[in-house]
Amino acid sequence: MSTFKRASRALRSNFSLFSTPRPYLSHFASNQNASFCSRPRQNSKEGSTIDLNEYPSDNIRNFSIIAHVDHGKSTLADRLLELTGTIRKGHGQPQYLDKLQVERERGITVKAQTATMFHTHKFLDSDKDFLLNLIDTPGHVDFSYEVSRSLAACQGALLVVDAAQGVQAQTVANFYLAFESNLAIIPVINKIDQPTADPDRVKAQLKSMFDLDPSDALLTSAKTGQGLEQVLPAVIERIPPPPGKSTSPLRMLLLDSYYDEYKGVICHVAVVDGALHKGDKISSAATGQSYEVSDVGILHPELVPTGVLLTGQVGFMVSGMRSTKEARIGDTLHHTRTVIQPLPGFKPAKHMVFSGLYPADGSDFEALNHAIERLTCNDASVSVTKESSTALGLGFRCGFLGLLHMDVFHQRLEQEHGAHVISTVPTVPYIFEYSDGSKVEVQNPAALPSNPKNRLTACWEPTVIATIIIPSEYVGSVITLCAERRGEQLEYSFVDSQRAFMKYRMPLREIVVDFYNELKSITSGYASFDYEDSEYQSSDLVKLDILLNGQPVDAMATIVHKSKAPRVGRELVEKLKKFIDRQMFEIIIQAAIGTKVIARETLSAMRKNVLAKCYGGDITRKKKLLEKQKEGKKRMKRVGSVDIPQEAFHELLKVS
Ligand SMILES: Nc1nc2c(ncn2[C@@H]2O[C@H](COP(=O)(O)OP(=O)(O)OP(=O)(O)O)[C@@H](O)[C@H]2O)c(=O)[nH]1
Repeated sequence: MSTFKRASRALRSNFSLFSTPRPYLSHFASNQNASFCSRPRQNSKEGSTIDLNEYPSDNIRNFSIIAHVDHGKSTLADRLLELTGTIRKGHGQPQYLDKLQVERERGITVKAQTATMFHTHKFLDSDKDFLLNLIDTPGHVDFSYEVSRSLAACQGALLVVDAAQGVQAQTVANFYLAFESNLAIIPVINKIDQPTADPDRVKAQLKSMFDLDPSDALLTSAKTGQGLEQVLPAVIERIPPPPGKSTSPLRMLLLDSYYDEYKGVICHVAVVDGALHKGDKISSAATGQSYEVSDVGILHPELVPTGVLLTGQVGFMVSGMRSTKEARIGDTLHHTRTVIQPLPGFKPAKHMVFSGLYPADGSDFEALNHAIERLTCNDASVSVTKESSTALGLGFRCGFLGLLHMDVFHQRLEQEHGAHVISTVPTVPYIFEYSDGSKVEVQNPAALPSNPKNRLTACWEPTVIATIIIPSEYVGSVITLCAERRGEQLEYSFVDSQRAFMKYRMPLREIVVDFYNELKSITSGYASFDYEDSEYQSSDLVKLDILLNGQPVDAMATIVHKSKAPRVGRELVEKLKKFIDRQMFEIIIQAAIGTKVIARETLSAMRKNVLAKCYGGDITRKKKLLEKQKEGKKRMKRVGSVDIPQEAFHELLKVS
């Protein structure tokens, strides 16, 4: 039996996902002839007319939408917002909740977004008004931290699965996140309008992999609107209301925070017990700091002040916090002078990849510092420490949740703050032990101390448990790829007759550099992949230096497995040869382990003469070309006497 089936069965023996009758449905279930009917309220509620006292906990449902990348979460969220009149139909902005420019350009969700909706659900002849909090979550593995945070504020989840692609790796990961959080799970088979949709096959997968009852699955098309009318009734009927006590002292969970130019720090909170009013004095359980609440309200989906948030409600709060550093994600906030038991909170975000960020132009260090400070106000999952490099000058070492997260952070620095940065080869946190018994965690290969008297005696590298789902015909090539990447197979089973499921333990370093792209390319894009972090394993690691005319370039140093060093060294010097322009003198590019050179290339001398093709005497054209060359030079980094263009640093990121 596969691990996920075993885990599923074990967990199910403790509690049931869909055991009926569900207690919160007792008032519906008591009448077998009850007819259910849901309809949107005529209009979205305006701030002035919202009275949250109309929504006791029984009339609140908090749910997330979770799925594999691109299975249609954000599109489904759009349709639900339209259906409830929260946003106008045909608002002309698809994936409404994906607000960041980078989310829109890449078509991915990076930040979980909450939206409060109002919906009337008809039972027999009486209408009941419900307040529904929907949290749209990211699908990509790097942002699964956002998913687990969102689930903490929910009692249920819509597990969206593409009707053609079926269950994929992040479907499995997200299912377990929701299942282990004891949430009611509603399977939604989406994209049934596609010609290749096969909902029956997906139902069978949901049954065999997660033991979900096929008759519980909703069939929808978020594109055409087919089947969407069943979604909100299912949310109301199958997801329990929040369990908190309105009579208990206030306890609220801090879910997220960001900085707004005009309002200051805005916190997203879930009120677990009690109520929060504007003007209340609150304290943080983590820091003991006290604040006065100056504004409170719901996300509808814009900020709508309501003056109060009651038990079970999710919304925002402004309280005079000066920086987002004061707003600790997962903290419990309570009324000052009440004694409470803090909520469990979340595990802190784990940084999987580290990279150096340097200003493209050394004189822009302060500007980059400012840009990073501003951006980390809205993305607290990045760690930042100052560092300096002989090659690149002053810069920062940043920790990210993964490579996509790192890429998104760069893009946001450029787009939102106009910063031009050079990033160094991403590395993972290794542990080294020295002959004197001391152990150090190394996040920057250049910082690996090399004291001949104090030899390295042991090294460890972080590993992950990778889940891969692929069509069966690609099994052979995927096994070869995982073996090349030093993977150890832990499980091999089948999702159904056409698709295989594999679990591998792999060194984190092997997957952060281009693994997913390669996996996609050898499986014609059909592979899906997810990972969770695992323990450290002992490993044979070496530091690989890059030398230009005999001088080591600290920003290009990397740590690799000994068996891979010759190939990686060769690839690095070949790449550099391609990307460094010829200069007035010969440049020798070398890769070395300690004093032993393992790869070498020579770039012969020649100055790039930008005026070479500029015959005749047009001085303005000549000036223009020289100006352009000067601009280009600004984006170069000088190491000793060698100019290295930014692209050379970028290209090195791709060598595995
Ligand atoms: N044919 C069809 N396409 C759909 C449907 N729902 C979503 N799509 C398309 O699928 C693509 C991905 O949709 P999104 O809503 O961005 O998916 P997502 O799961 O939110 O993606 P991430 O946030 O990146 O994880 C978009 O091009 C949508 O237009 C559907 O029901 N039918």
